[in-house]
Amino acid sequence: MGRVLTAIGLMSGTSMDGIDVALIKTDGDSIVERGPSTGFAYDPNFRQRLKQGLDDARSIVKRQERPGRLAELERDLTLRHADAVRTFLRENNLLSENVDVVGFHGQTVLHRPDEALTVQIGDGEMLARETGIDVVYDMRANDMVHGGQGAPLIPAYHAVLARGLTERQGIDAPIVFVNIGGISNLTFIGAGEEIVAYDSGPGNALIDQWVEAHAGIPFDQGGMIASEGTILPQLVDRYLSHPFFTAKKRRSLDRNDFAPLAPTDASLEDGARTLAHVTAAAIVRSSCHLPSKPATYIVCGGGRLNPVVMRDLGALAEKAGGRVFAAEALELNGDSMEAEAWAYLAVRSLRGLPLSYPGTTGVKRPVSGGRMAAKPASLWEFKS
Ligand SMILES: Nc1ncnc2c1ncn2[C@@H]1O[C@H](COP(=O)(O)OP(=O)(O)OP(=O)(O)O)[C@@H](O)[C@H]1O
Ligand SMILES: CC(=O)N[C@H]1[C@@H]2OC[C@@H](O2)[C@@H](O)[C@@H]1O[C@H](C)C(=O)O
Repeated sequence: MGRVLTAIGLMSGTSMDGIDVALIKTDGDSIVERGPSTGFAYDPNFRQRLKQGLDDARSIVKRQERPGRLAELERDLTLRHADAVRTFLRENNLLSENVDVVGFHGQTVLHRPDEALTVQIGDGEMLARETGIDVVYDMRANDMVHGGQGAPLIPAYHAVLARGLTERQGIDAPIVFVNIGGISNLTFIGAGEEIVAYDSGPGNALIDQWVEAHAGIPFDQGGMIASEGTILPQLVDRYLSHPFFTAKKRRSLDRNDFAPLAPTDASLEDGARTLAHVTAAAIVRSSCHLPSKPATYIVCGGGRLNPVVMRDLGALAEKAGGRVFAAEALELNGDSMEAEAWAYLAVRSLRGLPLSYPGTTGVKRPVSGGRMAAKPASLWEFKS
């Protein structure tokens, strides 16, 4: 067992809604003590710049390229993360010297697993200078070098959370963690801690794109719009007949893999209702590829706050013999789980422990990953 370290995790996910920050104390193995967490929303102008960044990234062939305005965006994204860390430390009466490491995800702007190309913008060296804390970043790349799809990486953290959950909370195994972010992903924890994980389909991104295009709002808060609509079966079929659901090898998705609804496809309400159903149905459809039927679904990520998605997921899972819980029902935090995971993975990276496994990303053998950016040697070199 290694020393228990204090780690902060930073996640800017595919929804591009803001930065999640969480602190944990961990040995990178079986000890995890969850601490405070918070979120910092991006302003609409910065969200727009991130969306533009996805377009700029389309021409990238080598992962270090930064076409268009990506270099400027990377710098500003990193500075926003540095501000988030400073504010988080201040709000929790912590000093940078109280923190051993920051796990920095950055922002995925391109993900083409079939071409072994994944690009997360975010300058780890700059973040270490700005915060005065060691930073582990770029945690997806080494997995791809070894034949993995670079995602999902959160399963290693789900596995440690699952330990003891069945006894403590009296829930049935096998357990599946469902993360409904911009894209959704699943982690199955079987007997003997066997882990099987993959992306499961569109999460909130299609819903967000739809309500933004039609109503100029970033997301369907509380599923209010969807709850006024009707499911359009032909559109559901269109999404669920996507080759992803039958592909044998594909494990991870890019935000652009599922095309948004066309403006004329549906009314605002019916479109939101249909896409909420697609989100839930995609999760259950993808569960068919797991080693056995899940008895318990533990849902985290912003999608669990959409009651329409949760109702559909509950009904579909029940038909398949499973029960659905929001993370909070099991004393977990569905908002901060990804940020906690990045803190955990940073400590694993420092210890040389695997971040991914053949059953999670398809990597040939369990591999570690991440790059370390050391904090400045002298306090004079960084701005507090
Ligand atoms: N109150 C709410 N009601 C309905 N939907 C919500 C609510 N709050 C958040 N969401 C949805 O959750 C999304 C954010 O989820 P989350 O922060 O888990 O995504 P992410 O971390 O960016 O994604 P990923 O896991 O794909 O990286 C929002 O874009 C929105 O669609
Ligand atoms: C390339 C990339 O950023 N993928 C994200 C995205 O968002 C959800 C899903 O697609 C998942 O595969 C991954 O994030 C989570 C946190 C992961 O790596 O586990």
